Amino acid sequence: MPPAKKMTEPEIPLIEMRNVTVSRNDRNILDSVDLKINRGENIALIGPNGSGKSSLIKVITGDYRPRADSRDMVLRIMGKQTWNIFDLRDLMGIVSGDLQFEYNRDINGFEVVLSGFFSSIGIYPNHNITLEMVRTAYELMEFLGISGLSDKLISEMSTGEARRTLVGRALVHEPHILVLDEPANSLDMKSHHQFRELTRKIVSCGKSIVLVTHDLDDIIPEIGRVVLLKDGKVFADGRKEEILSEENLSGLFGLPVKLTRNKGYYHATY
Ligand SMILES: Nc1ncnc2c1ncn2[C@@H]1O[C@H](COP(=O)(O)OP(=O)(O)OP(=O)(O)O)[C@@H](O)[C@H]1O
Repeated sequence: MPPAKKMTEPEIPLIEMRNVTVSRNDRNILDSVDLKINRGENIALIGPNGSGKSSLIKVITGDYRPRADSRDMVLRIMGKQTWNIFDLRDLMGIVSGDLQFEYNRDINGFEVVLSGFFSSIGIYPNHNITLEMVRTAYELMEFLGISGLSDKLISEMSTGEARRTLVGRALVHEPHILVLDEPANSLDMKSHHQFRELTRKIVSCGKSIVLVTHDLDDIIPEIGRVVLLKDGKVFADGRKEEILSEENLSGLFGLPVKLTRNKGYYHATY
């Protein structure tokens, strides 16, 4: 995988939110959220359905704007308050189940990965594809172990194959941060395992990830920090070992949760 882009000012947080509130239909779907993500951090964002996880990601990607009338509101991405949405997309790579549904056209794995350079769903005649882009896409697919999917149409891939190809798309333009939004949804046991191993490989190259999930099994050992979200608010935030407690998770999900740990992974039962 290409090395992560160099930061000129490493002390600037990747993401800094203070007092971020987002309203829809007269309701706060995010409520006074404080969140700072530093470069090199790997975070799991966990919460029940409807807790605001995707909305928080949409704030980071510029799709949702916080209320400007919130007192002392701060939203900085890489130290900047104002972003062109296309430049913002360059900084991030996003993989989600929704994205997979958008790829309903007949394009092959290589084109899917290449389309990451243009933040588009596929390749179009107006795209200026350089030899460098082609080389990078091939090398990345090799690194991710998905070269065999180059010629396969995404519509004919299994969910696991498509998900790994979308990781290639998300990484090809060397984003600073990789956001995995419920990446293991609909994956069977083996595909889930392959996906986790792939994520570990990416993290080992120094890429920061934000993993959004409601399944503790998705949290790879390399993730050191966990943020719990409930009813649009940060319920708890800190070191994984402290935050992932039966007490916190029971409070978060509203039912008694039993927690087990095995080889750096957590598993919840109820
Ligand atoms: N554009 C919108 N208009 C109205 N309500 C919205 C909008 N986007 C999100 N919401 C509401 O905000 C709340 C949080 O939604 P969000 O999708 O962020 O939750 P989530 O934690 O990602 O849930 P899930 O795990 O089910 O994906 C939900 O009640 C949802 O209905």
